[in-house]
Amino acid sequence: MEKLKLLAPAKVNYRLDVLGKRPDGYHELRMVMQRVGLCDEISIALSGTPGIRVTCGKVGVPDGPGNIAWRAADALLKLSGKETGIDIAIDKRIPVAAGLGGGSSDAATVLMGVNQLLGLGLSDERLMEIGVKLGADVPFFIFKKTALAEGIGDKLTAMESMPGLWVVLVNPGIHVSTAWVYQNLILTEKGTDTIIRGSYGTAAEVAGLLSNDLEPVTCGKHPLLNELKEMLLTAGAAGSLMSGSGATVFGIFEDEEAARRAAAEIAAARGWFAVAVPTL
Ligand SMILES: C[C@](O)(CO)[C@H](O)COP(=O)(O)OP(=O)(O)OC[C@H]1O[C@@H](n2ccc(N)nc2=O)[C@H](O)[C@@H]1O
Ligand SMILES: Nc1ncnc2c1ncn2[C@@H]1O[C@H](COP(=O)(O)OP(=O)(O)OP(=O)(O)O)[C@@H](O)[C@H]1O
Repeated sequence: MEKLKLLAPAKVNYRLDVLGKRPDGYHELRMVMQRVGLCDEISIALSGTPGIRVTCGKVGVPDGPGNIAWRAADALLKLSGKETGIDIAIDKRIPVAAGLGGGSSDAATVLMGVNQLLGLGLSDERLMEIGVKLGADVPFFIFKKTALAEGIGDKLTAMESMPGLWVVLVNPGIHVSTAWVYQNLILTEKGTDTIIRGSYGTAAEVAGLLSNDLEPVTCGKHPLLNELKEMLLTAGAAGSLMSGSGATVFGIFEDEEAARRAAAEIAAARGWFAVAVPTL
């Protein structure tokens, strides 16, 4: 039986503006989302034994139907009407509940992989419609380009031009519930007149874009994250920010060596998860 091995990358949010709350509880957003080269490895194989099996073996990530990758495979299998079985193994490299979109990326990768393996021929637009029902971040990972994301995060426009940068991701092992962060956000009447351009040329220009309305909520509960942002700046980052709902904090660098040095220093000093990865 045919088998695929795929990489599911993480993301960071260069910008996350919350514009308002919708009647269904979701928030209207304006974000700039960037994929980075820290990836889960996913194997997907068709099997003669009906049913979907997902194994991950990472603490905090459920096997079976509790896994968003299982739900992604289930959605496509039901739509296809086929009787085949699907075996999915996830080698989890992306920190969990960390604001890096790991679960959403796994789901997007499984949608694309199962579409291919079952020969369904569904367009990316159709996969994004299916994906948004699994999680607001899923369509972005099917889009596969640095994006301005609006609506609940699913209305995507490609950025015209973005610099290739090095991103240092630091996660102090704090798990954050995205739902909790949105529930505890205090919406303020703030101007939304900051113009987000289609093109940015340097790390310094991207640093001017960095802002995240969810930061005060997560950093209020975990003040250590402010210290982490400072450490990244001291280590030479052009800018630093919390990603998504946190708790991962990232710094942007133009220079690979400087990024690798910063990650090694922070990992050695505090024993935290710290890696330097390129933007994709
Ligand atoms: C924080 C981000 O990662 C930024 O990219 C996303 O906004 C969250 O994306 P996600 O984890 O894929 O989101 P979902 O799994 O759909 O929702 C998780 C929780 O976040 C809340 N949520 C999510 C997206 C959004 N635009 N408004 C929200 O209020 C939902 O009410 C839900 O309680
Ligand atoms: N494949 C998966 N990978 C990671 N977490 C998963 C997966 N499937 C289910 N989960 C559950 O989803 C929760 C959120 O995980 P995830 O790593 O996607 O959060 P996140 O990185 O904060 O996402 P986001 O940036 O979209 O808010 C975890 O607590 C975990 O139990």
